[in-house]
Amino acid sequence: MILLDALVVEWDHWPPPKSYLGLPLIVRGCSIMGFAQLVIGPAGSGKSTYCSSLYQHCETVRRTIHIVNLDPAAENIRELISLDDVMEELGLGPNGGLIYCMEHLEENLDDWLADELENYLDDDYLVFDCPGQIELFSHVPVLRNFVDHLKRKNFNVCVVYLLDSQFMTDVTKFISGCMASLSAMVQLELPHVNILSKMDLVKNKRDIGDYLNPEPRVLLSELNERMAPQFEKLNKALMELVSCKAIHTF
Ligand SMILES: Nc1nc2c(ncn2[C@@H]2O[C@H](COP(=O)(O)OP(=O)(O)OP(=O)(O)O)[C@@H](O)[C@H]2O)c(=O)[nH]1
Repeated sequence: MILLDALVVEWDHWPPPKSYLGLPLIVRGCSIMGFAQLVIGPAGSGKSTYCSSLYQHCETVRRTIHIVNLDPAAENIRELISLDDVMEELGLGPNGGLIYCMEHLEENLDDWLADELENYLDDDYLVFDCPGQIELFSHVPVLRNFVDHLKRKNFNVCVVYLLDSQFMTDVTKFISGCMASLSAMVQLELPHVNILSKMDLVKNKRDIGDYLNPEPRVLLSELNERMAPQFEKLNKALMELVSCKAIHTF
């Protein structure tokens, strides 16, 4: 058995071989990783549709990916906890019930994730279709802890944030979408790609063009025109924040 500590080896394909010269190869501190995509975004933004399109595309190009639905009403989670049971037994509404289920998932994450990951190979690509409750990627730490678990299991994780293009109809909505996405970026601290969904429903693509290559000064004056003068300072601060962090990701 070869134990490699300091040797840097470049492979021209992934995954690297599991054996070398006929011997099992163990690279210390650098075990073979899996890859995961966390698909998040507001309710109804098109996460599940994106996941199924991605799945079909990968099938066409003969790449294997696995979709794991983290919605407590979905099959992957139902064995652990069911949203309907929680709502009935605890008298919670759908939103409170979902947060309860996600917190329960968090408490059982080690066991549940270990069981789930047993279904997959080391170098599989997993796509997690997350529920749309904004709390999950703004201030409730469930998804952050979930990501940390995946990382501890040597997964490389990235975020795909879906935003409904119908949302991008004026500057105030653009700022709101950027802030929600920025909040997820700050909370999760992962490589992050923003995707505008439902573009087929946008009749005039030019209406959205301003937000794809935003000019902060133009947007700021538009914002100031729409709002009372006492918001000017806040508008300026918001625009600075958005232009230095999130604007380039749309
Ligand atoms: N026209 C159009 N409709 C879309 C597109 N993507 C999603 N939809 C529709 O938007 C609705 C919501 O899509 P979903 O994929 O269920 O959205 P979601 O983000 O998974 O929803 P939640 O899981 O409830 O948060 C469905 O009726 C979809 O058919 C798209 O690209 N174009």
